[in-house]
Amino acid sequence: MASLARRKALSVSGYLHEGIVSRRAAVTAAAARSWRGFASSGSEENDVVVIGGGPGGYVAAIKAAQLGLKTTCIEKRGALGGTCLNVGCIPSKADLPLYISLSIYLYCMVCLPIHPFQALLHSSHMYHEATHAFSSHGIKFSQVEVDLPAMMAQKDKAVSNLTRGIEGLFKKNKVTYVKGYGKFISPSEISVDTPDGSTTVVKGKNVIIATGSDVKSLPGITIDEKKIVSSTGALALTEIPKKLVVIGAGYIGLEMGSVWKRLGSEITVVEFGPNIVPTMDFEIRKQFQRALEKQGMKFMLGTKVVGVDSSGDVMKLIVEPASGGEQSILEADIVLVSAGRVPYTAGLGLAEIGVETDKVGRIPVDERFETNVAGVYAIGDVIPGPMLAHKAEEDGVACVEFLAGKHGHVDYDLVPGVVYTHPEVASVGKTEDQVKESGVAYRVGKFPFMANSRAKAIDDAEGLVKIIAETETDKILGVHIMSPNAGELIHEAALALQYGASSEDIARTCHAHPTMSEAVKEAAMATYDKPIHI
Ligand SMILES: Cc1cc2nc3c(=O)[nH]c(=O)nc-3n(C[C@H](O)[C@H](O)[C@H](O)COP(=O)(O)OP(=O)(O)OC[C@H]3O[C@@H](n4cnc5c(N)ncnc54)[C@H](O)[C@@H]3O)c2cc1C
Ligand SMILES: NC(=O)c1ccc[n+]([C@@H]2O[C@H](COP(=O)([O-])OP(=O)(O)OC[C@H]3O[C@@H](n4cnc5c(N)ncnc54)[C@H](O)[C@@H]3O)[C@@H](O)[C@H]2O)c1
Repeated sequence: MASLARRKALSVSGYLHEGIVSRRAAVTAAAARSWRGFASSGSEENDVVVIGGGPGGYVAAIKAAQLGLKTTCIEKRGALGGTCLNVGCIPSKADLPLYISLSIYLYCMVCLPIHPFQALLHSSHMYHEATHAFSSHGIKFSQVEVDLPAMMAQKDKAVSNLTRGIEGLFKKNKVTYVKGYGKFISPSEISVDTPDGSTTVVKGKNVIIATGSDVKSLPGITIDEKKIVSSTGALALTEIPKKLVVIGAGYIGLEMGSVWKRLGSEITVVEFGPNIVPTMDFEIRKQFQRALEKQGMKFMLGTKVVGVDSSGDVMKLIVEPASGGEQSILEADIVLVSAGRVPYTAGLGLAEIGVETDKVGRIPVDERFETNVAGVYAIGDVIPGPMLAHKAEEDGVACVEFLAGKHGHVDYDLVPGVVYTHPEVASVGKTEDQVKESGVAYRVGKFPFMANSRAKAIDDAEGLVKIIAETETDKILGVHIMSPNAGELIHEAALALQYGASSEDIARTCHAHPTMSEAVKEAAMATYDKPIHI
């Protein structure tokens, strides 16, 4: 552990447990505010109505019910789980047979955060391993082939099992589930157009908007979900495209690009900016791009698509440098538009009840997630902050904790981000550029997986751990990991940052051998002193 003197210094300076200190302050502030009472009215009125059943909305609804609030959740999709579970995170990443065999508890605790995207990422990874990696482990097949309809069917089954799981949780927690399109008629009344054509009115003392986001369209490019697709169409292709052009080198472009690359497509990623994943630490990003290029992905950075001719069987994209210049043509069977997402509030009636939105359509909220209209709250992708499922869930829990007179807390600086490619890239806290910009003196410690015994044993040693810590106090400011399971490894770092740990704290914590986690320990040793194995 960090020396006692240093820990004392951190405590005194307020670094240690600063989250808890700020929580206490906020509790006091919250208590000072008047909050809306929940004495049972005996009428149909709910304490809480949630519009949208995605990770933000359904988690808020369950938590509200657990806190004793009468709760209704309205969802228009016909299935719970939102973008994430139906057309986002889960179908891209999960391995269905494993999940089906799990109990309902594990199923909800472990599997719900895995996305449709996860299904295809995992399935395509298994195929890629079988065709590229198994032989070096002494496992040979005479023939390996992709059965795309079976792969898609598995993904669809995973999604429907998981969405039904949330319905089960609603029943267990006594959340009323209303299927249909919700629209404000007043700040406390929502009219719902139900699937049978009727309209019903749901009343609530407090209403939470959790309507999520939608794909951002680009001028001159019309998404038809057949040839020019968003992530939704890219998750449901019926054939493996020969040439796939991806517009945008962010989370979706790289994850979906990886899926189809592994299944045999030729992938060109056109990115407007000078780098892939602009929010990533520059050093990790450089290595990540190299890893993807080694897998065969091509990148056209600093490039924009100015038009698409989709009249023929093969589409022609006109591209030119982002700053203007000579144009060239790219051919594609399928174009994936993944240049970001925008808040979704269409048809909600926000203007009618006076809820303000900013210039990109997000709903500004205060520290209790309340909009400018009293009693109307907003969480998840529809408000500012990272558009991530786990952030939406944290928003949902914190929002209803405030509503129940408790204190909620979300630290947006400590929301981990993971790109689920192979290798994965995960980070929490600040990038080196952000720390440099803040003017704080810092040290960097790194450790490559090439020097980690577990990674070498499984012959999957591409990547590194990078830790950034404040020079004066050794407090960890940011951790960035590229490795096969970086999305799991990052949580040791997330916890460390949450508790204001120093790099020495991690370095002096005994880590089991042989594990990939030892690379985190060695990077921490490299930050405050010296690593052993390099
Ligand atoms: C392809 C893809 C992959 C992703 N992968 C990941 C990942 O791996 N990890 C991660 O953290 N995040 C991932 N995300 C982001 C994640 O899906 C979102 O951040 C998350 O779903 C946001 O949750 P939410 O509850 O705010 O909104 P949503 O999940 O979008 O849910 C909003 C719900 O509200 C409903 N709704 C909207 N308007 C109304 C209305 N008027 N009446 C009734 N219902 C309405 C919608 O039908 C929807 O179901 C991914 C996104 C995509 C597109
Ligand atoms: N693993 C995950 O957690 C995960 C996976 C998928 C999606 N998501 C979430 O969904 C959101 C949307 O994903 P996304 O990949 O669409 O957005 P993104 O913001 O991650 O990336 C969009 C990329 O497109 C580029 N771009 C913007 N306009 C462009 C143009 N005209 N031409 C070329 N490039 C352009 C941007 O510079 C950026 O690099 C993400 O912000 C993320 O929060 C998360």
